[in-house]
Amino acid sequence: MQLNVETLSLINGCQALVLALMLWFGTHDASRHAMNGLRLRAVALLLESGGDLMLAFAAKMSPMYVLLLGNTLNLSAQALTIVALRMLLQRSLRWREAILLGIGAWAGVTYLSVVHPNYLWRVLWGSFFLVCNSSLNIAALWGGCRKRETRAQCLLLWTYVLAISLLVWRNVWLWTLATPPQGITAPSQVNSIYVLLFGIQPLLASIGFLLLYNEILQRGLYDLARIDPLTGVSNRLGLLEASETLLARARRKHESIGVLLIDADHFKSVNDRFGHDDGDRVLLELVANIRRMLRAGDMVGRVGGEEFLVLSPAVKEADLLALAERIRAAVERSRFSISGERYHLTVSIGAAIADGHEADMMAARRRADIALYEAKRAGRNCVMISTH
Ligand SMILES: Nc1nc2c(ncn2[C@@H]2O[C@H](COP(=O)(O)OP(=O)(O)OP(=O)(O)O)[C@@H](O)[C@H]2O)c(=O)[nH]1
Repeated sequence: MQLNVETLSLINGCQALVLALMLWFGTHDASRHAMNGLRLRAVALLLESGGDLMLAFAAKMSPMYVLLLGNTLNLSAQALTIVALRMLLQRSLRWREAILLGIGAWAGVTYLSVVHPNYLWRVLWGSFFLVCNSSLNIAALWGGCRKRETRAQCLLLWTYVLAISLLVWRNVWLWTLATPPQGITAPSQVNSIYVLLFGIQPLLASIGFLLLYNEILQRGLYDLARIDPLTGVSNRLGLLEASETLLARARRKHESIGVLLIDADHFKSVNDRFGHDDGDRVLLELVANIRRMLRAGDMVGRVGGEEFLVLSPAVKEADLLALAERIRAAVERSRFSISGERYHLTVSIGAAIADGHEADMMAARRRADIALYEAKRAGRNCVMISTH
């Protein structure tokens, strides 16, 4: 069956137009960077659609006009896609590289059409720059693709690998033909197959972009459910899930987990004296102090108003006490700056050890709670460990 390049281009152009409208109108303001990335991709599809439609009606226009304007539209679409993808992935945008690639491709293609016309070299030149575009996208996706939690990045990466394969295949075919076609609209099998397959790429890439957008929104919801909005540390649910993971590992490795319950002393007086907003700022500084003292692998979460829980895997009692003492002393040393005044905050800490045999962290948490109560009764600003 002989496929006609003009008809295929008309289908591709309409498809890109519909995809552009879907991406633009189907997104809402849930995550600004993700939405901007998707909308920029929609603009790229619109330009791509313009390039395809020009090719579809090439017979009715001046060939030079089709070549120069069509390439401008397609190369601008490629450049915008590079930036749109990086916007979604929250990477540096690389506008400069994207624009330089577009200009390089356009200048070469124009030279090889106007000054020194040579179709095969023109295709080779354009393909080289398209391979560079796709490689930039692959580089942006590479790291994420190796993480298990994002399949969308893998799917997109494979779309660009296929695009590169198609470009290589087209050039090899053209260069090995005895009488290669002298333009993309010239009737030939290589042109038809190339236009057909290249037209599928925007569809696959747009599905990848949408999946990525979906993953970003899901990740946002996941974090929202597990992260305390004021302090940025885990909330109760985040702590519960982390403690289950830590306990399973402790069981496998026959290790124990240290639990610290840290409570700010007389925090009510901070609020009463300076107001709730300044009280919030003190809580942020307190968390920063705790975090600075933790080892890699330790985690901190907020269990209540001014109460924080630290989980420290693979520690013995002496190490846990040393960690608690470091945190207590660091907070005592800090001068919390509130409304221009220096405030002296202290914390009381209850410590307990959970071994891998415990069904969950609740018992250790209760022991740490009792130790914390004893620390408060002993006059505050001290560490107590549960002996049970
Ligand atoms: N600014 C601010 N205050 C909070 C927040 N959550 C709880 N609090 C305050 O923390 C204070 C806790 O008071 P108490 O439970 O009486 O404890 P305390 O004053 O720290 O006294 P001790 O724990 O006995 O040393 C209350 O005033 C709460 O309003 C918060 O998110 N921001």
